[in-house]
Amino acid sequence: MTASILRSALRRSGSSATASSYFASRGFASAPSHERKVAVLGAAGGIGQPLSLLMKLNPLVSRLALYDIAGTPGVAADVSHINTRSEVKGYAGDDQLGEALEGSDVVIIPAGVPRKPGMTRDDLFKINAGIVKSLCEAIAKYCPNALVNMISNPVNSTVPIAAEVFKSHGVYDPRRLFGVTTLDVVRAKTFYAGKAKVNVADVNVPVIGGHAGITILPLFSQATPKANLSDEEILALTKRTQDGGTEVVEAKAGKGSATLSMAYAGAIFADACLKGLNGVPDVVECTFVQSTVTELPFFASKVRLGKNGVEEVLGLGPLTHFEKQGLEALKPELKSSIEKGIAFVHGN
Ligand SMILES: NC(=O)C1=CN([C@@H]2O[C@H](COP(=O)(O)OP(=O)(O)OC[C@H]3O[C@@H](n4cnc5c(N)ncnc54)[C@H](O)[C@@H]3O)[C@@H](O)[C@H]2O)C=CC1
Ligand SMILES: O=C([O-])CC(=O)C(=O)O
Repeated sequence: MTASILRSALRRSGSSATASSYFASRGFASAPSHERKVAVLGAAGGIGQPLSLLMKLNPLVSRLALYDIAGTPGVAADVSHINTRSEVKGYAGDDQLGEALEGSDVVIIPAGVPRKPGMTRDDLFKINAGIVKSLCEAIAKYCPNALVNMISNPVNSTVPIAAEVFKSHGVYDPRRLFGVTTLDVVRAKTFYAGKAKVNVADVNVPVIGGHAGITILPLFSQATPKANLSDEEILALTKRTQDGGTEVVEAKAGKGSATLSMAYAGAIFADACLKGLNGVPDVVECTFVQSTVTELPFFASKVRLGKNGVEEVLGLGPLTHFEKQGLEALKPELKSSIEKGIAFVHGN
């Protein structure tokens, strides 16, 4: 999906758009302006590679640092041949992590192990908690002002881990830490458009809560364009959105979890962060952040992004009885995942 392939695809579809305007029409900004460095940690992985490709296609990026424990020289050499704005460099191994991070405006973290069939996201905690902790220690040291986009699972725990690490280094700014829940929104939009028989490009659906099972709560009552769906249809759409990750894990049958759709979602969210940093007004995405919207210290909801990251955590809006029940049901699990992350950093 290089720029030229995109251009010929667009020509075939009768459009005269360029790759840049292709992305602009899908929520990617088009006008290069500020110098912006983006680092991808875990760049040689299933998500990392296509995400690196998509970030290379983003005209808002001027420098792209691709870091992994191994394999990044190849990925970086490959991606660097694409004739778009950013300068690409690959970094491999601990001793190159600092250089990869230095000067970063946005750090995207898809480092860590993915699920196999039969596992929950929480089963990844044992391995991924340590990976995320050590990467966040390096972020605290080398680019404490960067916006951190946490993809590594379990997001409900890895985001609190990051917050505690940053606090212990005296650099925690809640406006700069995000759990990436965009894939839940991407799925909710796709599934809703299919059921409601509306143009998927016009669809908006907020998804709140967290990023695991029932903690993922799509608010189909607020979906636009409006459609007259039955309670049974809403229930089925809600369950499918909550189980979307598992649907992919089972289909991949031991070969990992969502990578391509996640790379797309991660690229959309990073682009929103860059737009916010660059002063584009009214950039709103659902994301898992420090929050006072409920009694839980972290919660996913719509967030307005700006020059310092989170500008405003937006409220939940009116909920149906079904959604209120879902909200109450998710709280105990989300609370314990958050507490598990916090306890991990304090050695409990
Ligand atoms: N937030 C979300 O919506 C989603 C999150 N995920 C999560 O993303 C993570 C990555 O998934 P995949 O890319 O499929 O896994 P993968 O195994 O294909 O890639 C992970 C990469 O991380 C690297 N890595 C491991 N330790 C590292 C370290 N200390 N520093 C830098 N890189 C390191 C590995 O070398 C590997 O290249 C998983 O935890 C998965 O559960 C996956 C899909 C959606
Ligand atoms: O399900 C998984 O393990 C990966 C993930 O978070 C998702 O696809 O939403």
